Amino acid sequence: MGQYHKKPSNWESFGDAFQGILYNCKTQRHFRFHVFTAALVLLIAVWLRLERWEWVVLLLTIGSVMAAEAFNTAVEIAVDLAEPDFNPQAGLAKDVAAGAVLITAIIAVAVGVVIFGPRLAGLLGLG
Ligand SMILES: Nc1ncnc2c1ncn2[C@@H]1O[C@H](COP(=O)(O)OP(=O)(O)OP(=O)(O)O)[C@@H](O)[C@H]1O
Repeated sequence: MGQYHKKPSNWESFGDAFQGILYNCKTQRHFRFHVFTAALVLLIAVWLRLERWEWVVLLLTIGSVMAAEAFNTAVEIAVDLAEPDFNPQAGLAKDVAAGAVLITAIIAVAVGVVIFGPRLAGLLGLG
């Protein structure tokens, strides 16, 4: 920890973390997209009365996507701070972080198909 910073209280640390989430919401369109999609999925989950284990999987999946997106933002900020100019290594670091988000998003789609697919097919008379 730098000399410029006094050790924050637990409440201050919580507030700082909340500010980080707010920063993502305000500045990152991908993060806003994930929030919107998560809200939609949760509404559909309530409507379809998911089972307890399905809720657990869904919440873990949503959390992993949002957390990966937040880490991606942190990597972008840190890389821009360390290397404001063009540098293939800086680009690679951002690409790898973005790839992590993509992995969680692909898994989220797969989880959605497994959980919602049979129910929606049943509702549409396809099951
Ligand atoms: N300093 C750099 N040097 C070389 N390439 C870079 C650099 N910064 C970014 N890039 C390349 O440009 C891409 C986009 O970077 P940028 O910082 O604009 O993120 P972004 O696409 O705006 O992300 P998001 O939309 O999630 O905010 C990176 O994935 C990387 O390939």
